[in-house]
Amino acid sequence: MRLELDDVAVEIAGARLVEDIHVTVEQGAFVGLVGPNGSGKSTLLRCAYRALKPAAGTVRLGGDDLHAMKPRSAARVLAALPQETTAEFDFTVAEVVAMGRLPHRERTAAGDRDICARALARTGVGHLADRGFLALSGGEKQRVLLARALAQEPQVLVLDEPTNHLDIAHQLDVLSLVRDSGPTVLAALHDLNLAAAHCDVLYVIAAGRIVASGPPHDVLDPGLLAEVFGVRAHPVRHPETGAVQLLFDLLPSGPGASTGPASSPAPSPDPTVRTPCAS
Ligand SMILES: Nc1ncnc2c1ncn2[C@@H]1O[C@H](COP(=O)(O)OP(=O)(O)OP(=O)(O)O)[C@@H](O)[C@H]1O
Repeated sequence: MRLELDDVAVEIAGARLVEDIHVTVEQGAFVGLVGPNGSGKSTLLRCAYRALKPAAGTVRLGGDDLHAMKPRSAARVLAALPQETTAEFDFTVAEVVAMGRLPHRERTAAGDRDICARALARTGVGHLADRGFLALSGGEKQRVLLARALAQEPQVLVLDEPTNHLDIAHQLDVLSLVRDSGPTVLAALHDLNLAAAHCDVLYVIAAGRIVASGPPHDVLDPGLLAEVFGVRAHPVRHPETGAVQLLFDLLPSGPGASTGPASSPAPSPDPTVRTPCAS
């Protein structure tokens, strides 16, 4: 199923945090969103998973206006892994994952149990099923919440920094498992090498606006990385696979000249979308 943000803007308390957002995630594609701290990634994603209503523009899920859909209809096809989840009650891990089945109540409980067990196993947290969620480590919580999202059997998955808190093996594993599980994916990622390795298309956001998009190795050029992130990037080839990896050091000008919300100036000289995304 296709996800599309068409000319979206988001305002909170009168401040415009993101604007002019055109993002298309084709059915089955894995699309990454990268940008400096405070550039608007979570705000954009929250709008894409229905936690924030756009002040302008439309989010379309398979052609329907996501924000006009009934919550349960949307939750049957779209799941999200938010950056922060507050939990007031200490549910067990098994109960948290079972919440992913709530939008599909007409299925049998036995079917639900199998789906949840598979999701727990695929994310490597089956052994934690009877533990309380609140006492888990950051990485364990992250994988349980991914299990809950997978248990929802979504056609579209929106992930806000899914590798946050994860060790390197789990970072690689989680992105591969999301990719192999087949839904359309829109994910904010901080690690540019992971983003390049796993995404079909990348969007770069700075100061609340998309400033570049396209295939990862077209988008992540040293000039743009210097402008947007304030780093010098050195491309090197993996000695075995030949894949290009980037090594970074800080430019004297320092990080992110463009970290603020949409009302701050976008990076100069020209916030050009370098390679238009397929739509
Ligand atoms: N509820 C809010 N009220 C006011 N400002 C907000 C609110 N939520 C976010 N902002 C501001 O909007 C801007 C974008 O925030 P957002 O969380 O979307 O950035 P981000 O790119 O996800 O950052 P990070 O990489 O640090 O997670 C920031 O300047 C932030 O302080």
